[in-house]
Amino acid sequence: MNVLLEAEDLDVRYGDFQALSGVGVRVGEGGALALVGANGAGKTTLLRTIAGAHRPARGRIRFAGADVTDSPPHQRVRAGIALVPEGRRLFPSLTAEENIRVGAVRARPGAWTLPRLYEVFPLIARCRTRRAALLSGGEQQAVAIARALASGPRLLLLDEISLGLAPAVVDGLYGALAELRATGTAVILVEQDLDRALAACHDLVCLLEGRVALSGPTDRLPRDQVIGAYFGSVS
Ligand SMILES: Nc1ncnc2c1ncn2[C@@H]1O[C@H](COP(=O)(O)OP(=O)(O)OP(=O)(O)O)[C@@H](O)[C@H]1O
Repeated sequence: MNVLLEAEDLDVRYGDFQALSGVGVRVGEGGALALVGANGAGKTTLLRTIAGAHRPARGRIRFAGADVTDSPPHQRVRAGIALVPEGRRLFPSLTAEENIRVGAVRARPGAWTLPRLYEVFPLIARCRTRRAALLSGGEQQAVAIARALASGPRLLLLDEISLGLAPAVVDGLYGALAELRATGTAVILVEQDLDRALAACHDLVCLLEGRVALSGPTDRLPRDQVIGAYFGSVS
């Protein structure tokens, strides 16, 4: 499998505080990487660094064969990296459809069209003319994912999409993700539910206090070992 994203040896700081130390991740074209770890481990920081919102103090990020370490976020969207941020961050006064159109502003050729998005997310089709502020949590999350897809990403970064949603709604979102994966889009998924993360992804990286505590293919990592790395206990 061709390497799509390779982040090497990343250090990221917030002032004097070092949130990531020597972190590396790799995702192949069409691959799926679960990024897990306790609260504050650095998962969101890593996703935001890949998306270009934070500049690493050290390390390199290569995407689709190019060094994007110094590229601003909008250029990374153009290159095919899209972030679905924690908390969704929709424009509350815009409709569902208008929010999705915002994501299409820097669309790459072959980006997902509205009809295709409505086919994969029928729940958005039903609420597309409603303002985002009036949507349920599950509808808002689907709109946030659809907005990212409207840019035509080759790599989708998903930050805790299950947070605060009913299990049945989360099942629906994961079903849509499986369809997305079938189209060849790679994903990095931050997910608190370890079993969901392991089931949805081939590879896993576990962060502990800003460092990679464990990484490898999900089918070769015993669950106990992942839990040990998650909590920093020796397994
Ligand atoms: N803007 C910021 N300024 C200072 N410190 C920050 C900032 N954002 C995050 N941090 C710190 O960096 C560390 C990593 O935070 P991050 O949000 O990346 O972790 P996380 O693994 O995504 O956690 P969670 O699961 O709670 O979202 C934490 O100690 C956090 O307090």
